[in-house]
Amino acid sequence: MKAHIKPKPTVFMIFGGTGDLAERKLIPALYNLFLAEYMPKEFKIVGLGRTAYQDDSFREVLLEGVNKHSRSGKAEKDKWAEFAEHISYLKADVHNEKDYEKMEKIIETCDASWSEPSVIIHYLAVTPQFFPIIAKNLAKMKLANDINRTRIVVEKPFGHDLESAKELNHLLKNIFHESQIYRIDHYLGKETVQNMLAFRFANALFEPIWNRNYIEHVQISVTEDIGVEDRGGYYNTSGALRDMVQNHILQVLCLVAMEPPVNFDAEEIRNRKVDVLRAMRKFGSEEIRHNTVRGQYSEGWVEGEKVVGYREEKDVDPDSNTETFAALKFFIDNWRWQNVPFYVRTGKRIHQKSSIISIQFKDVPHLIFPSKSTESWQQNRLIISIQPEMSIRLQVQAKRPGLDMILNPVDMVFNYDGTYSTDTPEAYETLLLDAMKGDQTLFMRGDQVETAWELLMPVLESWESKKSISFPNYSADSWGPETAEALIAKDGFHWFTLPIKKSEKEKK
Ligand SMILES: NC(=O)C1=CN([C@@H]2O[C@H](COP(=O)(O)OP(=O)(O)OC[C@H]3O[C@@H](n4cnc5c(N)ncnc54)[C@H](OP(=O)(O)O)[C@@H]3O)[C@@H](O)[C@H]2O)C=CC1
Ligand SMILES: O=C1O[C@H](COP(=O)(O)O)[C@@H](O)[C@H](O)[C@H]1O
Repeated sequence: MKAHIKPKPTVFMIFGGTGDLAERKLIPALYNLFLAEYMPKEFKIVGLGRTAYQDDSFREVLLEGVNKHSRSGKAEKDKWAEFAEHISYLKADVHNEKDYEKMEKIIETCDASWSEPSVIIHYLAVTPQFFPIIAKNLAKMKLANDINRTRIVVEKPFGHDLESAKELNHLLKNIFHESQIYRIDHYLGKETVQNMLAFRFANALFEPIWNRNYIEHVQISVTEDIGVEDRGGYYNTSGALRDMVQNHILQVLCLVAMEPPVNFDAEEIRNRKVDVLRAMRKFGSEEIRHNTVRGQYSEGWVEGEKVVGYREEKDVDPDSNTETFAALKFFIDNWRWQNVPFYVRTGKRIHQKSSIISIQFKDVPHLIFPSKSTESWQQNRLIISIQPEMSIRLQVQAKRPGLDMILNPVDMVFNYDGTYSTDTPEAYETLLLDAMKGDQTLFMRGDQVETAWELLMPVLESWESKKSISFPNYSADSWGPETAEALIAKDGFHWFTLPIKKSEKEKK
């Protein structure tokens, strides 16, 4: 994130180097950083796993992954060959101490021939059950103790609940200093999410009105058109609240609601974010009843094709009560946000893939125009579209051209596509580069994770204790359960959606 820091020579140890995340996200991201000349001159990527690969066969598999998943398209032969020289494979079991000795040897070899001692990044791209054993073995084999050189990147989910998140934090903090721990939330690496900081704190225009005096309500809506795909086993133990709200949505909410930081240091920004989480109103049983909604999708039709309901998905329990949709109304009890509702929703198999922040301003105090000229009246609204469209729109009222004084809402639009000709980096590119540079701004700190869990635990516990809910309660390709509409409609609002552009419809 910080342009002035250059990464030092780096060794990436990717635990789970043969897995889906490495193939689809991590290696394509590192390759794109290499193409854009952001990788240091001296670097090594070591993939670890139990599968029997040689360096060459491993590189072949990764090349296929890059060809399929990289935003830069198929790899150029020469460039890939140059990049692939930096990759090797280590057949290793996370439980086997001898395999950590081999890692140590690899690092020693790099250090012996490189211009300066390397930064070592242990990337845990394995299922969470292995996080503790890897951390313990790294410590035992003295691969964790150099605070200036060694970093650990921990994938999501970070805990299953408050207790397990605390346990994991406790274990990691006994081995690593907080400055070595990088808890990934890939939403924070998204270009449009990072832009929230620039938008709010590099423009004089918005900050004076960014408060309860001018803002009526805020919406954060992250909807997906896909189902659980091949992740039914994981998802069934998780659900929408754990999978999306506890991390991505609350992190985005913090960026919308935080106080202005005094500088751009990671600690300062993370302090301001955790202040928001601490100020969020706790859920009691009344709030859970009135301010939360859950849903689960049934079968339906998507683009002319029949899709199964959640309970029929692969690896999902046919009686599952796991929610695939969640909507909540939050309040932040501080001076800036008192009584401003923050509505959030997320769900799978929703009609449209779209991540939007919508900030609705209060109405004008006195309307001078006759009601027949203001039939399509819309209070000012700021819409930050994270994806698929990347844009910021300010909706204002304007006079429609003509001889009558008829007003209608129009959009002042900043659209990434029309403004910049450069490609946007993938979230993992930004985050991996930051991990190399040692910049933790876009990573979650231990206390943030715990405070977010603390906030949601009463909801999770209540939902898990009340099994009698009648699921499924929304059909695939709808906008979620009707109760989610009611949650916001009873306050006089409705969920905001951007119209799907024709080109996006065609892509589908
Ligand atoms: N896939 C995705 O899109 C996303 C994944 N994540 C997170 O990333 C992590 C990894 O996910 P994903 O890649 O999908 O998982 P996969 O199941 O595809 O990969 C798991 C990896 O763990 C390795 N592994 C399993 N057991 C051992 C062992 N005993 N010793 C050494 N290696 C072992 C496997 O290698 P082998 O079989 O060769 O031993 C494989 O490389 C999870 O925490 C997940 O939640 C987060 C966001 C998105
Ligand atoms: O972390 C996760 O995020 C994805 C959505 O990410 P996006 O970048 O495509 O918006 C979600 O599908 C997945 O269930 C969740 O684990």
